[in-house]
Amino acid sequence: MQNNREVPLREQNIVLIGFMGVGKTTIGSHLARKLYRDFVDIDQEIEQEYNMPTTEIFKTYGEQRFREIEKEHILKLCSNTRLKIISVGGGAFLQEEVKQACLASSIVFFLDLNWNSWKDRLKMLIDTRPNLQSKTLEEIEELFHSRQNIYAVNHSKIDTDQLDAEEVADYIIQTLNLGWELYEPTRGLN
Ligand SMILES: Nc1ncnc2c1ncn2[C@@H]1O[C@H](COP(=O)(O)OP(=O)(O)OP(=O)(O)O)[C@@H](O)[C@H]1O
Ligand SMILES: O=C(O)C1=C[C@@H](O)[C@@H](O)[C@H](O)C1
Ligand SMILES: [Mg+2]
Repeated sequence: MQNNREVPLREQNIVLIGFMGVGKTTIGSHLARKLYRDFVDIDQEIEQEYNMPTTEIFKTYGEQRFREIEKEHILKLCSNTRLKIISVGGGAFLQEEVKQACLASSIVFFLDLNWNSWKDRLKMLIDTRPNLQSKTLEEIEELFHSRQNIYAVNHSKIDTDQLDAEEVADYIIQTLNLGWELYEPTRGLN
């Protein structure tokens, strides 16, 4: 858990990555509450800016435009902010510039989930995730596996299979505390 930005490790933004539906938004909001930090969900920010759901943004402006806006939002946060918990969209790390900016400026947690657990969530996700629509289950599985390589470089990977969202947030906090103490130890009381 080490990166190269000037901002002290304890103040760096925390970025959550992983495939659609692994829990970035849910876990991110628990994490923000527990750490008394602001939570930023990039998909929600873009939806607010366009005043329409992601599915409509994809239909009206296309995925390419969505990716450009997504990149703008993330790069701005990486260069101008600290102490935020940021949930980025499942496809954000497809853009190398986004990936490099997050890795250089923030602590990046990859939320991992195996395919068998993930596919039980598909029904909850399909209406709001355009990149899952008009695909067979086999095609979604292929997308799931092909996306894993964009998440492979991270500062910490969390296996979320056996944990509920709150437990994952607690696990991330434990990991952070270990890393912070290791790289930026607090002084003893005397
Ligand atoms: N650890 C967990 N255990 C069980 N269910 C979970 C867990 N984390 C999230 N969920 C559920 O999975 C669904 C998807 O979660 P969420 O919207 O947080 O995913 P996401 O990673 O933000 O997806 P996207 O990238 O598409 O925005 C929600 O209904 C949420 O309640
Ligand atoms: O993985 C993806 O391609 C996406 C994930 C969502 O978070 C949204 O950013 C959008 O639906 C695209
Ligand atoms: Mg989300």
